[in-house]
Amino acid sequence: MARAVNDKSRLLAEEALTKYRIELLVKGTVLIAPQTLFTDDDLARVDQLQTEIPEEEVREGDAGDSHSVFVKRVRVDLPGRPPSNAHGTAPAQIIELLERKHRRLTLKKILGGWSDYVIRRCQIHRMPTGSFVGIHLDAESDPDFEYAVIVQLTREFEGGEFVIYPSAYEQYVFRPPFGSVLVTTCRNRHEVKPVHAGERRSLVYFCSKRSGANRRIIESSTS
Ligand SMILES: O=C(O)CCC(=O)C(=O)O
Ligand SMILES: [Fe+2]
Repeated sequence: MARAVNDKSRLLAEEALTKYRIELLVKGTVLIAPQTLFTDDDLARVDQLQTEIPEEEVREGDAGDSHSVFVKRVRVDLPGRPPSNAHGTAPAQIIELLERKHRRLTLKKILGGWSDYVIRRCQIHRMPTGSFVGIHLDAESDPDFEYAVIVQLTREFEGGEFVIYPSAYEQYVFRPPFGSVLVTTCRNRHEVKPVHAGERRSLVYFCSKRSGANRRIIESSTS
C-alpha cells in the first residue's frame, strides 16, 4: 500500500515536471512552484551563506543597460575565460548546493535535452527600495547562456516584478512568490521593475551546455 502511494506521488511529480517543460518550450518561461527545486532549509542556507559574500553596486549591465542593484558574485564568467567561482568558501558552498544530484536531475527534466547543463554564472541580487534592473538580454553577457534560473529568497517586498518581452507586442509580468523559481530563456529581453517597499533578494544562475571559455567578443572602443 505504502509503495503504491509512493509510486503515485512519484508519477504526479513526473507529470508536473513534464508540464513545466512543455510550458518552457512553448512560452520560453515557466514559474516553478515553491518546494519543487529548493526546500525552505536550502533557501535559509543560501540566504545565510550570502551574508559572507561581499557585494558591489552595479549601475551598468554588460551591454551598457542601466541598473541599480547590489550584486554578490558566486561564479563569474568573464569574456575569453572559463567560468570560475568567486573567492572564499561561501561561493563554493552555494555552487555545491545548486549542483546536488537530485536538483540537477529535476532541473534537467524541466530544461530538457540530453547532455548536462553547467552553471556558467551565478550571483545574488539584493534590491532595496528604489532598485531595479533595466531591460537587457542575458545572452549579451555570454552567447552560450541558454536558461536563467531565478530563485526568490524573500517574502516582504513590493514592486520588483519580473517583466519579459518576447516580442514588440507581448509582455509577461511575473510576481514570483518566496521559494519559487522562474526559468526563462536567455534570448528574451526582460527587466526587474523598481522595488517600492522592502527588499527583494534573488539567487540567479545561468545554465549552458558549454563549459569552455566565454565566447563573448568585446568590441574595442578604439575600433
Ligand atoms: O534578480 C532577478 O530577478 C534577475 C535579474 C536579471 O535579469 C539578471 O540577473 O539577468
Ligand atoms: Fe537578466
